[in-house]
Amino acid sequence: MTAIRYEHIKTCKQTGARLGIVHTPHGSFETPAFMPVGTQATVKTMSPEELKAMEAGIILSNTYHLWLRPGHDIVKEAGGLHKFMNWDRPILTDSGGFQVFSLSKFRTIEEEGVHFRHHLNGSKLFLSPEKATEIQNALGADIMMAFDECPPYPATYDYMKASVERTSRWAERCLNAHQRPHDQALFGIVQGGEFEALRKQSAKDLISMDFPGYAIGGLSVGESKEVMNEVLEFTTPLLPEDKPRYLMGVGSPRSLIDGAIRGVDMFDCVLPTRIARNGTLMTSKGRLVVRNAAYKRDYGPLDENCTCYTCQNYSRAYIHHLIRADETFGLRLTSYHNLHFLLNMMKQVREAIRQDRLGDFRDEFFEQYGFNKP
Ligand SMILES: CNc1nc2c(CC[C@H]3O[C@@H](OC)[C@H](O)[C@@H]3OC)c3nc(N)[nH]c(=O)c3cc2[nH]1
Ligand SMILES: [Zn+2]
Repeated sequence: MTAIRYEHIKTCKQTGARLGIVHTPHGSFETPAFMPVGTQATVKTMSPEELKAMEAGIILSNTYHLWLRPGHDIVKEAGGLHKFMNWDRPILTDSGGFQVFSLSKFRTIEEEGVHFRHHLNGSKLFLSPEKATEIQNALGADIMMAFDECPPYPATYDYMKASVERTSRWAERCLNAHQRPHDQALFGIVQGGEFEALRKQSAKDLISMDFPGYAIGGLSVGESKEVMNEVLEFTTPLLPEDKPRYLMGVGSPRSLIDGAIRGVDMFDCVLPTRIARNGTLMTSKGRLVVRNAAYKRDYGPLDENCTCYTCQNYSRAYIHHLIRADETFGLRLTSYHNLHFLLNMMKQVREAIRQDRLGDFRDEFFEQYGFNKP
């Protein structure tokens, strides 16, 4: 019995996007879903109560970072990640593969695993499918990811083919090493870059191992929006309809909507909290940089169409002041708004699917957000 189950509710007649529910041991969440990222066991500056108030259904944490600090053994001794961070809803952890390739230098990839340097103190480290699985079993997230190589972009066909074949062998090793302490669900990660034949090979290999869910990896690594959409168009149909599909590291409002239209169920991205920390806000009229002098005497809300705690209680002038004064409360207010904005946008996406009009919603949203401006 796998720990998670995907319940398909309906498919949008206008676009092919799907409305669903993912059931996990720590509760269920509706899809398409945006998953706030809490890399170091916290969604930066937000409390679990605030995340619940904005209806976050599932959050992420990161294996690579928690392994290095505080150590997965400490999280396990503390009762696991849910207890440690006081979050009793679903959690997903990545396998750490991406951080090895994006954060550390001097790495060498071998069949056994990856040798690399600690990105802070330069000490020698080694991650393998078995090690990444052991760490995630200790953390205890409801959904864990197979250890994969997220290849550099762009990559040659030959490099990508060898990488896909190794990632498939690594996926098998993760399955064999998975102790299922709380019957955690292990997702396979489809690779293959922009090569359709390799995406097909990767999907075929992983589907033969019968994972309870599948991620689409190797995207949001510098490719254009057009390439991402093209890869999604020939990759999501390869995946089983009765399993969740997770597009890793995505993303912006546009990418979430375009991904949902192409059959993706789950998304994660650090963008909303990362840009919030330098005072950039996502609003219904496009981006707003609240630290700009223009807002010094602007006493209205960040976004007059927003119902969030920040927009109900504080003005642009006040938040402008806090950000300029480097006050931590300013980061909390901007993070709260951006997370609420994306979570609320996904609620509107799910409603548009219910009404078979996600294509119309896309056009309206892009117009209002200013995406159609030349
Ligand atoms: C940003 N673009 C992007 N991120 C990506 C991540 C990290 C997400 C993870 O990294 C942290 O955010 C950077 C989050 O903690 C997230 O956790 C799941 C990926 N992870 C794996 N294992 N394989 C991939 O192919 C992959 C591709 C990505 N593209
Ligand atoms: Zn708001």
